Amino acid sequence: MTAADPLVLAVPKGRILDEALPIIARAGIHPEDAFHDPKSRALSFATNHPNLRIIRVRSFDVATFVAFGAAQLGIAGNDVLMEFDYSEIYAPLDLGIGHCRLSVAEPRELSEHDDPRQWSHVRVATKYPNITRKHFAARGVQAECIKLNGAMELAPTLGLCKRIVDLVSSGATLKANGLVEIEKIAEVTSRLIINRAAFKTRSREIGDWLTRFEEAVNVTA
Ligand SMILES: Nc1ncnc2c1ncn2[C@@H]1O[C@H](COP(=O)(O)OP(=O)(O)OP(=O)(O)O)[C@@H](O)[C@H]1O
Ligand SMILES: O=P(O)(O)OC[C@H]1O[C@H](OP(=O)(O)OP(=O)(O)O)[C@H](O)[C@@H]1O
Repeated sequence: MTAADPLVLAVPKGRILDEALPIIARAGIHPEDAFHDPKSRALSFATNHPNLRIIRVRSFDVATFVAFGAAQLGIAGNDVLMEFDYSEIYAPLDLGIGHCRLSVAEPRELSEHDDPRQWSHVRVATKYPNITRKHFAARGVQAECIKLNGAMELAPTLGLCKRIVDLVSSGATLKANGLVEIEKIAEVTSRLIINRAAFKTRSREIGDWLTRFEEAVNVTA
């Protein structure tokens, strides 16, 4: 990448995008019309700034694009950042969106007589195997993780395993599947992320974007 190349901002396709768009707009970034067209198959979009493009990728991939310097800026939940723990990502700004928590859950009936302090081994279905293993290892519990990419809440009902680690917001998904939260692992919000090497080589431009995002977030604070 040279200083003449446009910077790339990676945003997640999913639910965060709706909350992120007003912040992006307040930061003065307006993507071309195709970005808002659900029928468009384009993945990379021009903005009103010739030196900034915007790409729309899956939430976990935002972190990967930024860590490898393919995008210099991004928006990602700290669930994703904790799971990868990329040293190349700097996450200076909490955007105050995507509020939820990462929790351990199990069937309500099991929770009535279960004592997590007695566990030495636990089998867990999750999209977050690294966070899960680290969380349990900190208190000497070995976690065996079954990786799923969604619908974790089905795992206990269908006998895949009794516990899950997943995101909880309203708690409605757990409730609808007969599960209860038994431990909170982390609070989650989304952050503005920056590739560290790019921040060194293009500090003025990226610093300007960081300031614009800080101002955009402070408007709502
Ligand atoms: N229920 C929720 N409430 C608030 N924020 C959430 C919730 N679920 C997920 N998030 C946040 O949104 C991010 C993206 O979640 P989402 O569920 O949209 O991903 P997804 O669509 O399952 O991902 P993908 O399809 O890219 O694998 C998460 O990493 C998390 O930070
Ligand atoms: O506590 P709640 O408000 O019910 O929110 C929690 C649900 O939201 C997320 O799933 P999402 O809807 O994004 O689906 P997916 O992860 O299965 O793709 C998360 O994985 C939970 O299933």
